[in-house]
Amino acid sequence: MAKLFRAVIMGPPGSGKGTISERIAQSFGLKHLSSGDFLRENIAANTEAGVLAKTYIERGLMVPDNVMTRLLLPRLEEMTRHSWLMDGFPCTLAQAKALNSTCDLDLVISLNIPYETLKDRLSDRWIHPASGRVYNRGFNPPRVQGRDDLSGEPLIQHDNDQPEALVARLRHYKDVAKPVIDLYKSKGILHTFSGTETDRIWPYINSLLSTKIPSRPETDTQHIPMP
Ligand SMILES: Nc1nc2c(ncn2[C@@H]2O[C@H](COP(=O)(O)OP(=O)(O)OP(=O)(O)O)[C@@H](O)[C@H]2O)c(=O)[nH]1
Ligand SMILES: Nc1ccn([C@@H]2O[C@H](COP(=O)(O)O)[C@@H](O)[C@H]2O)c(=O)n1
Repeated sequence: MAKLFRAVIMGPPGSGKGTISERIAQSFGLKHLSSGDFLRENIAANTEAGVLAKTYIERGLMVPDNVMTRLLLPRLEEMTRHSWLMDGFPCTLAQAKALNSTCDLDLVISLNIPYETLKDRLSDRWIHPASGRVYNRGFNPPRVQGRDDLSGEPLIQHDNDQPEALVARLRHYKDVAKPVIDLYKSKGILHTFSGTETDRIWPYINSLLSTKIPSRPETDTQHIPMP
């Protein structure tokens, strides 16, 4: 059996984690695990943790470490036979230490994107809430303005994607991510990619991963929303 591969993608809000994760999942057949999707599914299903998480997300706050780890780690422990890419977790040192006690990561991708770029992208991000599919009017517009390509349902924007909320979110990200980045750097598994365009960053990520995992045909795409 091929060696399993476990990776994490980190970056501030709007840095393109979800967009790049989808490309990685398509090209390399890793399962894309999105902590944001997982939270939204728990909220929709009214699970105990979902109800609790909702009270934080609605106020634009981060969900506490103990709730995140209680939700995610059991799920990761079940994935003993899969290679995966985790998007959005860990985002604090406590979460990283908890993840560390569950599995050994092979690689961490950190996206370093200028503030002005994040602001422009997020103020133009449109989301299909049920699926988590994201659009951007310039970069990947929906076929019909304001409507999801697959379901035709309306797209929404999040208040905390607007510039007023973004400054605080970014400051918070910088504070909590620094020790996580330092930890992964000290382990020798951190790879940082800087730039303003996903299409220019992607070839570098693609070629790094090509040296680590064999590529897979596009038909093997695997995005699994975590149950
Ligand atoms: N203009 C432009 N938009 C981009 C680019 N890459 C991604 N986007 C858009 O920027 C927005 C943010 O991208 P995401 O992939 O959702 O970023 P994220 O890091 O997952 O964001 P969070 O879920 O908030 O943490 C989306 O609307 C994307 O479609 C790019 O190179 N240029
Ligand atoms: N480790 C995390 C990840 C996410 N959140 C909260 O979920 C919201 C949506 O996440 P996206 O990755 O889809 O943007 C996010 O705004 C946070 O409120 C979290 O608390 N901790």
